[in-house]
Amino acid sequence: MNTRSEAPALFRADILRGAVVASLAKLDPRTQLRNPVMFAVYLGSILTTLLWVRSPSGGSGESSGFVLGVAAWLWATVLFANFAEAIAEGHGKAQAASLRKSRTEVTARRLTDPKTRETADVPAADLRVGDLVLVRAGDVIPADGEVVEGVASVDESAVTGESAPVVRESGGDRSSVTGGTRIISDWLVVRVATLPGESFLDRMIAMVEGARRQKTPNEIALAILLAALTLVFLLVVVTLLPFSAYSVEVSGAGRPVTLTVLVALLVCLAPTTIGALLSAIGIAGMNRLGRSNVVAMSGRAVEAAGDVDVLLLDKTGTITLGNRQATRFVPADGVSGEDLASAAHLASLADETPEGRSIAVLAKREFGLRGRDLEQIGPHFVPFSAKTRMSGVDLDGRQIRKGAADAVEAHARTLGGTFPDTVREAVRAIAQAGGTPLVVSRDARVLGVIELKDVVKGGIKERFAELRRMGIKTVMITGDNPLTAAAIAAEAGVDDYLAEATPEAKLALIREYQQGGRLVAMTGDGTNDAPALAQADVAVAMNTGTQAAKEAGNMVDLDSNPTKLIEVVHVGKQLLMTRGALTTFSIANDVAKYFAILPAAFASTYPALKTLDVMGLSTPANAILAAVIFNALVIVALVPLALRGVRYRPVGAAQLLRTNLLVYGVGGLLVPFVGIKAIDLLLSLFTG
Ligand SMILES: Nc1ncnc2c1ncn2[C@@H]1O[C@H](COP(=O)(O)OP(=O)(O)OP(=O)(O)O)[C@@H](O)[C@H]1O
Ligand SMILES: [K+]
Ligand SMILES: [Mg+2]
Repeated sequence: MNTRSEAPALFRADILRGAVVASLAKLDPRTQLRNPVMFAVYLGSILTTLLWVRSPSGGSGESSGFVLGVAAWLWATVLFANFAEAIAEGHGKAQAASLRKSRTEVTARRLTDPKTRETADVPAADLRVGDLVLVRAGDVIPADGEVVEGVASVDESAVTGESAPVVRESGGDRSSVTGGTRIISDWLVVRVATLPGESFLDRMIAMVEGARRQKTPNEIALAILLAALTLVFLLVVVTLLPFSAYSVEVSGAGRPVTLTVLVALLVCLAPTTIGALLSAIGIAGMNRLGRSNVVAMSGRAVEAAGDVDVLLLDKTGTITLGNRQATRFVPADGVSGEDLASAAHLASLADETPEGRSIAVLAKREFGLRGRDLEQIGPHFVPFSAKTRMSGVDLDGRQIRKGAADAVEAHARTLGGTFPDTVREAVRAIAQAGGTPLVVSRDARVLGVIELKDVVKGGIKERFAELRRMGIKTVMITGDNPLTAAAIAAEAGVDDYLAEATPEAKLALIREYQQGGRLVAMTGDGTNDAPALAQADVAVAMNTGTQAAKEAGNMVDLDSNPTKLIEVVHVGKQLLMTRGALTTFSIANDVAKYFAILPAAFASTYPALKTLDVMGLSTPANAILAAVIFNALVIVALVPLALRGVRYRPVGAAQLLRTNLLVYGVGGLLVPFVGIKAIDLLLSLFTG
């Protein structure tokens, strides 16, 4: 069961209480200065308060109740904006608190002598990068690291909320462990990869708490635009003052506009709705992502996710389950099964990958072959690399290799050998069925094929279909041969694939898409995926993956689900759409307020403006106050939308834009007329 994916109630009592306190703390001018639009309102609140204090009885012909009313509602506007941000942060803090519970003080068994396995107990805080620690069943893993020895099942529920244990082992792509998780069986030797305080869990906590949140480029651009708009309105409003005084002098009629009215005018015209909610929208996006068990290391990545159009996935372990098991030996003509198995076994003795281990297991099961005493012969092991796509051993002057068919064929040919047709046929048959064929050779002679079986993850085809509906192309990239790739691609339902891909080829493919103006997302888990992950715009590393992959990505999926990108894209699109919708609403809203406030402010000076007063508001003072109150209340009314996000459906971008413009643009124009009129009616009840 996934404990953290459920959306918490939007307004939990404890979060609300915390947010109220935080709203007051955020009145600190240094905090206010970070948001220029709201800073203008903040200054307006101070100014009108001073005006009221200096002359409560109304020096300029205004009633003191009016000045006080404007001042009070301007303060409310500032507090509502603070509250919106605080409540979004509160949700993040609640997530962080549940993570923090899993961070306990542990004692680590540091290996003082890796040969004899001697250990010394040290506090986890004293561990350094590169230290080797021994962790046994029941122990909490003291730090993030890479498994260098052993296989164990690990309970990662502290981090993932997922109670089913996962296997962690040295070698392959499941070799990284997270500090704070617990080993439930067997043991591991772990090489420490991060300093205390900088662990994955620490970074996750900082991220969801918002401590490391930085404004994204889009957010900064929008904030600058909003600040510029506010400045323009400020200039307009400031020039109105001498203007109004001059007209009164010339015509001898009416009263010059007051400072209080000008401040109210500025606040109503400025894009305060979006200004107040902008930061909450961003934080809420990160929180939503956290609830789908994805930790984003930057807000920028979340935003980019909203615009992704290509998704690259690696095959093994991402689209397939990834523990490729050797299931069969297929010897070449004139080679005995035992001879093939024996060579394959030798070539796998030092191969710590899951593939290598499974070959040793199969050889033992089928032919009773066991670990051999090779020390006196002095073997030279050739480890597997994604570049050579082979591994093996040089032993007794003989070269034994196993690996991808084309790689072993090229290797055998350089030694003067040939590639038997029967082997070619076996390779083809295994690949066509979606398996991975590994060809075995001894010197120039090709001995046969090992079949590795892998299983496509359940339900993946439907998920790729959904990505297609969202307009995202899925491309599988794999080091495996084209036939296997084609078989798995068809079974999984990806749009395209790239086979025999080296790490450089993966990187080149991403660059190619990016040069074509596409935003590329990539999910991966292997060390050989790291360069590609670093290059991708949105890079989701599997939590089960290697440390290198997690460092290179800008998001980590705690559930290690390669199709999690669907949720990530949802959240990203929702974030962009919510921001767009509320900006549209905010600006449309402000336009409507002209009609309420301009006639009221200037009708006595410019009677022609009276024609703008379509609402028939009770008195000029009430009209202005109603506009200010409406302006403040609209922020509170939109907090739930800012936190929850507007609804996203997988339809074309153009249609979405049209619908949103209609709903939030036209809605934004109409709502103030109703709202301001209603507030004015209420006010006129009190003022008689
Ligand atoms: N331990 C190994 N020893 C020898 N050859 C191997 C070993 N593991 C894999 N291979 C061969 O090398 C190829 C490339 O491996 P690599 O890990 O780069 O890609 P992959 O796991 O097949 O695909 P993906 O990129 O989707 O993970 C494999 O398809 C296989 O033929
Ligand atoms: K406004
Ligand atoms: Mg791989």
